[in-house]
Amino acid sequence: MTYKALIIDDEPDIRDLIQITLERMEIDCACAADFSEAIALLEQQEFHFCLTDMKLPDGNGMDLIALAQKKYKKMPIAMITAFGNMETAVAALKSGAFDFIAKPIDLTRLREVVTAALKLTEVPLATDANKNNVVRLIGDSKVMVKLNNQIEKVARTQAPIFIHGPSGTGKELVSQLIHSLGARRDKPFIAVNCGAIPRDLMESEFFGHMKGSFTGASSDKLGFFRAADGGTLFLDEVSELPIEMQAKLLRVIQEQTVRPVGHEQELPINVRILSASHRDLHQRVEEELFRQDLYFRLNVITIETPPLAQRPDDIPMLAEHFLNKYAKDWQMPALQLAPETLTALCEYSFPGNVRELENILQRAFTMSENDVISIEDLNLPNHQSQPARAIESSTNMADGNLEAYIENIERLAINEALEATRWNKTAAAEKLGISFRALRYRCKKLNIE
Ligand SMILES: Nc1ncnc2c1ncn2[C@@H]1O[C@H](COP(=O)(O)OP(=O)(O)OP(=O)(O)O)[C@@H](O)[C@H]1O
Repeated sequence: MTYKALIIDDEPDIRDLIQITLERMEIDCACAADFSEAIALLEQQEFHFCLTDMKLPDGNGMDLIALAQKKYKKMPIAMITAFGNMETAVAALKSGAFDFIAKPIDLTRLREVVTAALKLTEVPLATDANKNNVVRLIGDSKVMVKLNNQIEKVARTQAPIFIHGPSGTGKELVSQLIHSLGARRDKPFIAVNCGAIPRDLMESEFFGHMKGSFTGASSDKLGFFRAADGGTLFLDEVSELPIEMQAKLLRVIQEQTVRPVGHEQELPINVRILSASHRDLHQRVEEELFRQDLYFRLNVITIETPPLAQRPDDIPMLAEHFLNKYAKDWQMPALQLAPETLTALCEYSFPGNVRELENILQRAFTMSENDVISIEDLNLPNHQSQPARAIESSTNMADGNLEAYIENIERLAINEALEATRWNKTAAAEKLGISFRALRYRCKKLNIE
């Protein structure tokens, strides 16, 4: 679920500056250097908003505003104007630009304009699944095979599914797959981050509104439910919904109707609901932060997405997949991982899961100066202590073998103390808060030399 912006400017430095700033705001960008390139991009893809320079080598920004008024009404446009040229700025606003940014570009101002564009855009936040892009879950570990089987099964039903798992484990990807393998695949898939919508806009964002129903409602708005009609609505971070909104959502799901703000009638809808959270929703119910009745409605079937540390065998396959993808996307030769680089990756604990792996490889792909990616190119974060990492990556050891799990932690703590005291057993014992004899006994038991 990512917003997409179109940036049009003939100066590469300005395009880069805007692109870097927007990507830090997690907005995908496509750039065009002139009018005709921009038109070609607009015909191929849907953008949530557009920032265009006024003067283009083969046209001007005003022409683009005029075109958008006719063909891309839902996409807000802001104009980039030369310093001090207020006349152009006013003309752009008059012809339908929602704002302007003067050169040299001030980044705070740029972010302000972008935030406004995201509020104004009426292009739904749909994912790639809408465009029938093939989505795949990479990995052939036992847990992933089980997950893929579950997905295939639930895709055939219309049951609401709750996807639970830590951040970056592919919950959104799973929801896209369920949609694209099911009967609704040719209808919209709308993904919504419930934690990112301002409270006072929630009702209108979900259920839509009628023009003039409140200050600022300058045109009718469809809302997520009606935008997803016939298809799937994915409620990401559903645990973050305020309690009053939970009540409204429950009503809509039960009645299968919505009443847009300012509308007199209930309108029928037909939407499959998928939801996800990294939180334990049942615990949220116990803490009275989540309605139990809504919990039962959403959580007919639960799917768990496992942390990457529980399936390190998938790391080589995922790494290959991402490196090939970057090579294809950026039309560059594919890079290989040196054997020791792959080992380092497989030993790392990935607190940020697949998303972190993706980011690490993307950076390495960009930074590497050879055909082979070195350990240094990975720039792995080193803030976690060795025992903490080992404990985290060995969480599944407790599965059916508590004894071995505890022994492992004990071994790591003793080794760390011995290393820190340069193998002085008396000092190490003191550091661990046990007697010298107790340490000697434990070293023997754990085969520590
Ligand atoms: N098994 C997988 N195969 C390929 N790509 C994956 C896999 N799992 C996750 N990814 C990729 O990792 C990134 C994060 O995945 P996604 O956004 O689905 O995670 P999430 O669990 O929804 O995260 P969050 O809770 O932070 O929203 C995406 O780019 C996704 O394509």
